[in-house]
Amino acid sequence: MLTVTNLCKHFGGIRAVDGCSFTAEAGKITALIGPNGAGKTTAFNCISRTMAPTSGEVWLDGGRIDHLRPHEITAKGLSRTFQISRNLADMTVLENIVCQAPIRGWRGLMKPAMPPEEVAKAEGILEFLGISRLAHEDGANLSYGQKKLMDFAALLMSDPKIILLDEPAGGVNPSLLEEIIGHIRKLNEAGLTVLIVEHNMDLIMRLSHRVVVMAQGQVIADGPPEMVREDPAVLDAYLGGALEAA
Ligand SMILES: Nc1ncnc2c1ncn2[C@@H]1O[C@H](COP(=O)(O)OP(=O)(O)OP(=O)(O)O)[C@@H](O)[C@H]1O
Repeated sequence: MLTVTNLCKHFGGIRAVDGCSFTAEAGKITALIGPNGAGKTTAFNCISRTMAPTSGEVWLDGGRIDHLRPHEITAKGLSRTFQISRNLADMTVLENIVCQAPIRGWRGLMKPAMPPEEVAKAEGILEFLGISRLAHEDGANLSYGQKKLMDFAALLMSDPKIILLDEPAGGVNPSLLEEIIGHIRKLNEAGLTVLIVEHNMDLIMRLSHRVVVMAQGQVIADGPPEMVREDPAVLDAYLGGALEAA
């Protein structure tokens, strides 16, 4: 479904992503892991085109998307979250979610701010996520974890085929973590393809069908979680990072 070929992103002399190739198979949960600074978020940014790659190709369902603009990529069925929530504090949760609905064509520019069909869709998503009670809460009043759930809801407004989740478990408490794992699993079972960047190994091992490991901008391992966990190159990359940090 999603194929990344020889992707590079250089910042001056820094090769943040350096010839990275991997695929996220349709209907599966693929994890992109690696030590801090490995290039995971930069790869996500290049795939979703919030950042232009230096070189390389990104294909979605057999069509090249690396030259498209972010909203065109969303329209093709790829949506993503960010490490830091991008909600607007002075709007309600419902408004935040409805405003993520894609604008289709120039007629879309003339539509009312809260079209009833989009409000109904947003309410359905909030119900699916078990957070209907937050619909009319101001974005400013949400806890960190509630913002994560709202981001999740907003992501689903564009009817994606594949979602890219950037550290969905980052900083959340154990009970919310279980909730998030449940949502990801349920969405995947409903047919959604998932690519996930995450440091929480418990989540990775429990959820992923396949794990792609990056270090220093390159893919150093790729396979089922139980295989990657034992890979000496992976252990070395993590241990190296730990030693550097010590
Ligand atoms: N805008 C930028 N300008 C310069 N260097 C950058 C920029 N963005 C990222 N980098 C560098 O690129 C490298 C990869 O960063 P990136 O954030 O993609 O790693 P990561 O694997 O997502 O790390 P983490 O797990 O800590 O989020 C790092 O050395 C980082 O400092």
